[in-house]
Amino acid sequence: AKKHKFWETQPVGQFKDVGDTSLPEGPIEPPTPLSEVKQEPYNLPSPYEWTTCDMDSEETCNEVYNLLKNNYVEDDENMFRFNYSKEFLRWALRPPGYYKSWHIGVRAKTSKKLVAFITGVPARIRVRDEVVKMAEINFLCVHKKLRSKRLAPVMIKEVTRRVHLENIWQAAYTAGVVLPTPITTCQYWHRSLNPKKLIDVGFSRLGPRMTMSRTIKLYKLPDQPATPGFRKMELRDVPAVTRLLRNYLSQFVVSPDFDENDVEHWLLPTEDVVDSYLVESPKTHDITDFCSFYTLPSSILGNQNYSILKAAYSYYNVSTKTPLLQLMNDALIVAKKKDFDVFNALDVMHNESFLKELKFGPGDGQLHYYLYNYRIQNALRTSELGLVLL
Ligand SMILES: COc1cc([C@H]2SCC(=O)N2c2cccnc2)c(CCCN2CCN(C)CC2)cc1O
Repeated sequence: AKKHKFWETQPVGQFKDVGDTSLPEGPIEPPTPLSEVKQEPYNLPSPYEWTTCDMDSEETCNEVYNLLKNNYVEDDENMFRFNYSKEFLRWALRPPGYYKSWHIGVRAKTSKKLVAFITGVPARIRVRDEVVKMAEINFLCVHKKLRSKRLAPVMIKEVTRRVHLENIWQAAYTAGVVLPTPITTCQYWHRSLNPKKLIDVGFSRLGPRMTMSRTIKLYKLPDQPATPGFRKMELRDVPAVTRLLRNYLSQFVVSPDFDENDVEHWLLPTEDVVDSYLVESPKTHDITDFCSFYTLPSSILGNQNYSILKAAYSYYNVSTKTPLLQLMNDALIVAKKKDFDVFNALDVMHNESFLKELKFGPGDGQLHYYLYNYRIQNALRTSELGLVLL
């Protein structure tokens, strides 16, 4: 198998251990006494130094935004690159109980330029019946000009060290590449909202025997949601949405353990960051269903007519009365109304039940989910995963 020099030294499920039922589910290594956690940062190659990125600072937030805008994840054909907005980054990195020290940058000592970034945010993740305090690790980015200098392993060790200093011993993360060892592997699906633009920029191709006008008609959506009582979520809905979401997520093997503070942060609508809607029964005023999606535009690399693709990503959805198919169609309708070009979803939770029927098409590449220092006996089905990372 491919040599994973770094990951074979880490407390993660190793490929050689897959199927070994003698290894118990749960933490792989016990916590270290805090006095034994390395107190000083790991050594970087001499031209570089650590920096903590204060996302409250307009200037630093700008530096992080530009580093990611120019150097973060691209599609496999290098036609698009994620373009996380500054307000999205502030939202993603400052949830309840966050640690500034987990927003880690690397600067060139001479120019002081930000050349790499990695982050963690605290989260309570339930794995089967255990609620575990974890760090969600994200936004690992090394400037294109500094690739294969082995910076990523030392950045991962440094964020791990800072997480350990807060007495947290597990983490969750995703990657587009296979590392030891995925707890599940998901597929991206895309639903065209603006097929003409998607075809113009090369995201989609005109189907065989299809004309452009036939394609536009195929993806046309009503002007208004179909479900009576479908409305934007408001602050007063937090308690009811928390109850609804906790109940729904309890069916999955791995899912966030959201409380009202978490729901207020992660799911209350924030302009150009996250949108959430619910169904309030017109008769009983009960809140019976919920859907949400986050805003993550992509830069279009090398197209004369367009520079940005507006993408909505399915986040957390709960259906108890309204069929999930109808609820998600209403999500597509409001996303189209808000001028999104495409609506993305992973085949997690119950998403498989609506993807094909709502005209989603499979995307390129997969998303692998990982837990750090926590063994899961057997890989999960994607329908057993109730966790969406940004
Ligand atoms: C072009 O098709 C996809 C593009 C993307 C992403 S990658 C950056 C970007 O801007 N994307 C995008 C563009 C427009 C609309 N939504 C997303 C994805 C998601 C990530 C796919 N990972 C990227 C990294 N490898 C190693 C594995 C696959 C899926 C697509 O099927």
